[in-house]
Amino acid sequence: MMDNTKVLEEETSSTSAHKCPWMPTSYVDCTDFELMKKAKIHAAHVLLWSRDEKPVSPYHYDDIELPMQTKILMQVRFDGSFGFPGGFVDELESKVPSSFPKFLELLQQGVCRELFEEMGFGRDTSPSYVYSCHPAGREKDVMLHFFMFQLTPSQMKAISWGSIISTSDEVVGLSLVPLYTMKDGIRGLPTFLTNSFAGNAVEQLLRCILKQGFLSEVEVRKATEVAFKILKKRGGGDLKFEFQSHTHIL
Ligand SMILES: O=c1[nH]cnc2c1ncn2[C@H]1C[C@H](O)[C@@H](COP(=O)(O)OP(=O)(O)O)O1
Repeated sequence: MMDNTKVLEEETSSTSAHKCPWMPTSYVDCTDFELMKKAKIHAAHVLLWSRDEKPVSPYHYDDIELPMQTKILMQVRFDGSFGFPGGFVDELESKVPSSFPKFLELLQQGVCRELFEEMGFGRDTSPSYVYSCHPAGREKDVMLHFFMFQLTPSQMKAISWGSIISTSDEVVGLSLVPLYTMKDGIRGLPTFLTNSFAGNAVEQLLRCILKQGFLSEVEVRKATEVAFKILKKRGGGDLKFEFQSHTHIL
């Protein structure tokens, strides 16, 4: 019989080095398949990215330090928050398979189906698994699983322009993530990080940026620190990167 725990450890070992230990978050990593199986609800989301051969500068500001060679796609959701394509994997609500590879396969299928529903693309893709987590103390309620998938630059272009009028009412826009910090130290990624994010999308974003080496740890850390400062100035709560949609407090 296959040792599921071992498979899971192997799947996730490459990502554990890319945690953001400095980032306060109310989500907890989960690498224990037995624990995962106990969750009532499973949601899976996917980060789509591409890399241009030549750096492309999105704006012609003189002070852009880092041109956008790598593109990461995020959605503006119906509630105004940023997130990744994906959603609940209903098949796993009734029964979770006993083997982790089979479980992963169902998550992958679920994420591809959502990708197609939301962006009219991706039914036959195989996104790679990154990591799973749950809101602190709510491991039995919900598990959030995360995948990533590299697009070719032309696929990215086609999606960015072609699916602006989304097939789904849940998505009201698409955005590329500014993977640079401008000379004032504020505009670019730090400002982007002060938006409202669904679930733990902001942490998923930063983890992937680190895992893929799109930016250095120093750059990411600096950007989060500046984002925290901006939020603090705005009176932004306890500064946890848990930017759920704020509809409940309106
Ligand atoms: O991008 C995301 N990253 C992490 N968690 C997310 C993201 N988007 C939503 N969520 C959370 C919020 C909910 O708890 C679930 C499922 O939400 P959603 O994607 O809106 O699901 P449906 O489209 O309604 O199936 O994940």
